[in-house]
Amino acid sequence: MGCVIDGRFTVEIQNGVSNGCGEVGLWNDGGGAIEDAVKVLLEGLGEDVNREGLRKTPLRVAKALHEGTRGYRQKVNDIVQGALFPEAGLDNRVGHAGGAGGLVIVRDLDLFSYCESCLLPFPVKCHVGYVPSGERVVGLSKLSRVADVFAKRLQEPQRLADEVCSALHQGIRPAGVAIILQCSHIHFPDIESVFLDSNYQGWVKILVSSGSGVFENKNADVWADFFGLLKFRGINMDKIHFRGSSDPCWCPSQSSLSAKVSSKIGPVNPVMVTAVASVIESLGENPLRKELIGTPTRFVKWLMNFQKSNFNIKLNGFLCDGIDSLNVNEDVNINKKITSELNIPFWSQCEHHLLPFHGVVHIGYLMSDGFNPILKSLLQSIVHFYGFKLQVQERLTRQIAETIAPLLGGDVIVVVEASHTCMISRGIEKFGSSTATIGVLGHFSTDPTARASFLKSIPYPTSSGEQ
Ligand SMILES: Nc1nc2c(ncn2[C@@H]2O[C@H](COP(=O)(O)OP(=O)(O)OP(=O)(O)O)[C@@H](O)[C@H]2O)c(=O)[nH]1
Ligand SMILES: [Zn+2]
Repeated sequence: MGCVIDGRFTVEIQNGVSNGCGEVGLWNDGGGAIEDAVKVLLEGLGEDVNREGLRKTPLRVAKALHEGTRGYRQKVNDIVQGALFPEAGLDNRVGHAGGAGGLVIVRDLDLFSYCESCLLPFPVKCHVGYVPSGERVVGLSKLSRVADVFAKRLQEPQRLADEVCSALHQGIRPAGVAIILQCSHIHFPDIESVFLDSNYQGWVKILVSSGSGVFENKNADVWADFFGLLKFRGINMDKIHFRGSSDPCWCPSQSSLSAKVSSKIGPVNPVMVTAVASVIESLGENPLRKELIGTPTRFVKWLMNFQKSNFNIKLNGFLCDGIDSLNVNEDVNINKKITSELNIPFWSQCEHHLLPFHGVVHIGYLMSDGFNPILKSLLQSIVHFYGFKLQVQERLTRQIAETIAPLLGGDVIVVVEASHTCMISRGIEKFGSSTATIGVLGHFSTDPTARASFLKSIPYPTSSGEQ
């Protein structure tokens, strides 16, 4: 099982970093071109690029993509060469340890990469193992730094594992290197698929591996040692893709459901597709690289989920036969109890970075005895109407509360819990962080006991998109 890359890699080790087709790629100040392209995309979504919240978005997106693909501009050699330390080993007739033969593993390295098929960031939990040789060990942090060089590019999991494996093998010259990556890709939702597959999970997960030297053979004993030290990390060895096994269709944007549903979106705006191709080029990648050919179209299809749309048109399936004729009891004296709809999944797109934030919405309202709860699918439709927009979480929470309040007698509480890709994959890079916002109207705004009672009913841990 090899992980040698077709020579392309040698160029990266010695002379800088190839930009996917062999030459050294440098950031050619593509920031301005990316800002222009983002303005085209925002206009294609029907947005006003000068409105509050969007004015700096082109610059923020250019910065985020520049940060997110810094790997093209980094040299692996510089990282490893300065951190190889002499370390006595054992005579290998006696045993293995130290700088000769004792397995070394660094586990649970949280990285973020960009999916080359759809340009969405995806989280990677990386586990690196190597067997030292030549009585030399590498600085532990460099294993993560090298992995990050290849993660901070347009990637797909198996190639990422192979490139990290190959770079470490060439840099450290050990007896062998092993890489395990646990990757999660946001589900490629759209308003149809949210209903098509009501119990789908928010994440598409994949486990990939790569090995060199003594790890070349996936049945080698040393893999068993490696897995023996990885237990309890949720790694099901039977599900690991070894290089050469069937390359899974990793990105949901390439799945059949997405193709079926996106055919309903109709043809994508060619000007927006050209703009995304120019972004890829500005990042130093080759838009004609075969894995990137369809990427601009797939990214635009994702973005079109968040175009400005008309409330009535989007909800007309509900407006005509229900929304205004709900039995809402005006009589405030009848005994009311808190009714909840919890864990309604939603996806949205942060308007500051054009990056997804997603999670769950919990809705509570007071309902009189004898009345039926509102249709969950109506609440779901209202949540998705406001979710599938360029948003900020506070506004989303307010809009949902304001829309459902008149339907439910005015006493509502809305809680939104979400993971913000822009806070996890870039900038502060706070893996595992999540944001909760609350909107209250009517009785819930004056009665802390009612609020506490509803908040207590929210299950924990909430499925706020955590992996
Ligand atoms: N209040 C709020 N802020 C958000 C939301 N989504 C993203 N943001 C924030 O938008 C802000 C944009 O700040 P800027 O300083 O203009 O952009 P930036 O340099 O990318 O900021 P950093 O993320 O801190 O690197 C950041 O602090 C984001 O965390 C949201 O839903 N609500
Ligand atoms: Zn993807």
